[in-house]
Amino acid sequence: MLKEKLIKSGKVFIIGIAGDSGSGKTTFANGIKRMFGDDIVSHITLDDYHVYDREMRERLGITPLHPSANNLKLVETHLYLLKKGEKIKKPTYNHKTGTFGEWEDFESTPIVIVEGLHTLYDGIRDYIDFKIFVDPARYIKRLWKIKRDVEERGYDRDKVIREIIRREPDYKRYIDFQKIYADVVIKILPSSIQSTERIKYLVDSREEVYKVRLILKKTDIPLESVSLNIDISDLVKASERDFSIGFFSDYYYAEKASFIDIDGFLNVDIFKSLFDSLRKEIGDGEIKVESEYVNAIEFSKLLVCWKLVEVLKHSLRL
Ligand SMILES: Nc1ncnc2c1ncn2[C@@H]1O[C@H](COP(=O)(O)OP(=O)(O)O)[C@@H](O)[C@H]1O
Ligand SMILES: O=C(COP(=O)(O)O)[C@H](O)[C@H](O)COP(=O)(O)O
Repeated sequence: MLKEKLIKSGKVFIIGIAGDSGSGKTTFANGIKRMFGDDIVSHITLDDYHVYDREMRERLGITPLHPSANNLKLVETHLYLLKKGEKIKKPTYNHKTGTFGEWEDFESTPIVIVEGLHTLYDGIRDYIDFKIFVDPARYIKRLWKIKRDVEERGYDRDKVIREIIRREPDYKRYIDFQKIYADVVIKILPSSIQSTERIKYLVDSREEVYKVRLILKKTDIPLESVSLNIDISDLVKASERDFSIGFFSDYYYAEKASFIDIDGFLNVDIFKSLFDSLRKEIGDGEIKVESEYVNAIEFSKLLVCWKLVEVLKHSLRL
């Protein structure tokens, strides 16, 4: 099984997740971690490599998105060492206080997830074996950031809104272009489903309904070595709630890619049976599903892990 073989190989496989602040990088990283098991996956955030603390950034009028506000050379050195299986001592940044903490020891595990604003930036991306870019629609990511920064990081709401606007030019200049280099781009959009059912739950429960467009770069790796079969008749029988899935091929920044559009909610039994086929390949993993349905984002995580398993198998020559 993949997990065992990965441990035996002694290799370190680095997964990179890039994207804007509040775009769901950490949440996505935690999902991948659960699917592969905590014991072989560790997680680094590049926020720890900021050069200036919150007060200093404000004084200098610089945003954390500017490459010079981050010690990207140290990130490169650390990824080089981690890839060789060596221990590192790394800085830490505390979002609650906006200041730096003590440096900490960090040890390589067979899978290391690196997540941050500059994960696929020039120089750094050379160390990343599987590159992900999360790309929610502007208004979704703004809502997520405002909620998180106010509730978890203690910011004033109006200040977060001002900061989001102030950062826009730097996002375009230094972050957005990184998606060109991603193996997988996860676009999160408002749902396109216009059924009465959707109107009902928007009015009754105000539950957000998302659509995900997964863009998977075509590689030389022979795919389909891991089967993930979706039975259309099961899908139709189980679709008491709105769900749609579509596929097409196109170019993405001049490279061939497969596009998968997922919208609405998928029945949890179908989701679990798909996850079971992945779990058999991996040899471990769990998913946390509390309701009868999973949304398009959860389903897209499963599809990303499926691609990841294929890439891992290829890198281990399985
Ligand atoms: N899949 C999701 N569904 C609903 N809300 C989400 C999802 N992913 C992230 N969020 C919201 O967005 C906030 C920011 O997500 P986070 O993963 O911390 O982003 P990042 O690491 O990119 O800054 C979270 O606190 C959560 O409220
Ligand atoms: O842009 C980000 C990235 O973090 P994330 O991707 O986790 O949102 C944060 O604003 C900085 O790290 C500074 O942190 P703070 O604003 O707390 O000083």
